[in-house]
Amino acid sequence: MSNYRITVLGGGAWGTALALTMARAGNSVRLWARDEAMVAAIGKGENPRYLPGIRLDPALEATTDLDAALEGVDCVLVVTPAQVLRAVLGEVRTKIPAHVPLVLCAKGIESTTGTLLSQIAGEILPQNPVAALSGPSFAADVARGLPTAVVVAAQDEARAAALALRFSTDSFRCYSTGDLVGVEIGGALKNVFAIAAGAVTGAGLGASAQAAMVTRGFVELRRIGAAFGAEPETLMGLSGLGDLLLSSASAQSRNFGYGLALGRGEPLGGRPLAEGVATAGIAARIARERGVEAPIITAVAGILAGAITIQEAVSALMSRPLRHEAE
Ligand SMILES: NC(=O)C1=CN([C@@H]2O[C@H](COP(=O)(O)OP(=O)(O)OC[C@H]3O[C@@H](n4cnc5c(N)ncnc54)[C@H](OP(=O)(O)O)[C@@H]3O)[C@@H](O)[C@H]2O)C=CC1
Ligand SMILES: O=C(CO)COP(=O)(O)O
Repeated sequence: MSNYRITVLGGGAWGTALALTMARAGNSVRLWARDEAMVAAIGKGENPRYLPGIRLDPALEATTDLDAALEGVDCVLVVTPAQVLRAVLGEVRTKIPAHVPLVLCAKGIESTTGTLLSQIAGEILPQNPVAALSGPSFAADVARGLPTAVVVAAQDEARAAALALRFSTDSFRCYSTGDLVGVEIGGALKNVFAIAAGAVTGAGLGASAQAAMVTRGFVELRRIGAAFGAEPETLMGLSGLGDLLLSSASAQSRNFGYGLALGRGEPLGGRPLAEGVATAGIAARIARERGVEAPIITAVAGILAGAITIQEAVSALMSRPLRHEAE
């Protein structure tokens, strides 16, 4: 084990899987979660609420004590939901030294302001370097040690590459990029398209409609990404197309599952976290304000707001003016 000390904030599915992975990569890891019972359970080798049935390394150190978790830390992974990032960073603001990089692992956009997660981090901890980790990676797969590839992004590309090296294992391959905004936009918007794909499937519209929806969703992702200055290669990469493909085609995805339930007319209460629900409305507003055409995102936002039905949304999408595919 190296003495590079990583603290993971958040004991949900992804925080637990990443803490395990960081330890497998040879780092010295502490996991902070707010719930005593959860921390005790992790100490006994399982996270029964979020990763039931998956055996965790009992050596994984978990605590509810934030000061103890952050003492002497070299790098912090923030793995709580996007909509609580501001609150969580507010709690840790005075506890993390200025040189310590923050690696943002949530996928979303602040729903009340449209602020990207890296911008929130820049507002609250302006001295700390910010990175993001994203890509196709179901927590349960990663916790089991199944192989995948993700990307670590930071404006300072050398920093992204150094972090990627520290995070990689034989089964968790971390690429790196300097296109932080591109990685963030892909991770946030793929959740909205996954809801759309799930809704189409749940409504029984067929595999062809699902593929068409995902492909046209990708066109919207490229348009919005361009408006933010994202590099096209990033959107074509693991955090964009890669994660869109994963999340739009698997019932393992919470966002796809949410859309599936919507399409089937099933109750939506009590479902696990689906970040796309909070992101759809603000993404539609951002697209409108920036003059970007985003009919699928707008349709998902309208369905979630109860303003239109899935059938009405599909009819509206199918009757839009015909045009060249690349437009
Ligand atoms: N699950 C996955 O496969 C993947 C998830 N992600 C992303 O990671 C992020 C987290 O997802 P995931 O781990 O799955 O979510 P979960 O719902 O599994 O866990 C969320 C965790 O955040 C904690 N939490 C919520 N609010 C607060 C708060 N205000 N302060 C402190 N802790 C809080 C919860 O604590 P408590 O239990 O006490 O409520 C819980 O431990 C999301 O943005 C998701 O998109 C990315 C890749 C894969
Ligand atoms: O981001 C993920 C996989 O890369 C997890 O997707 P869901 O949040 O839709 O489950």
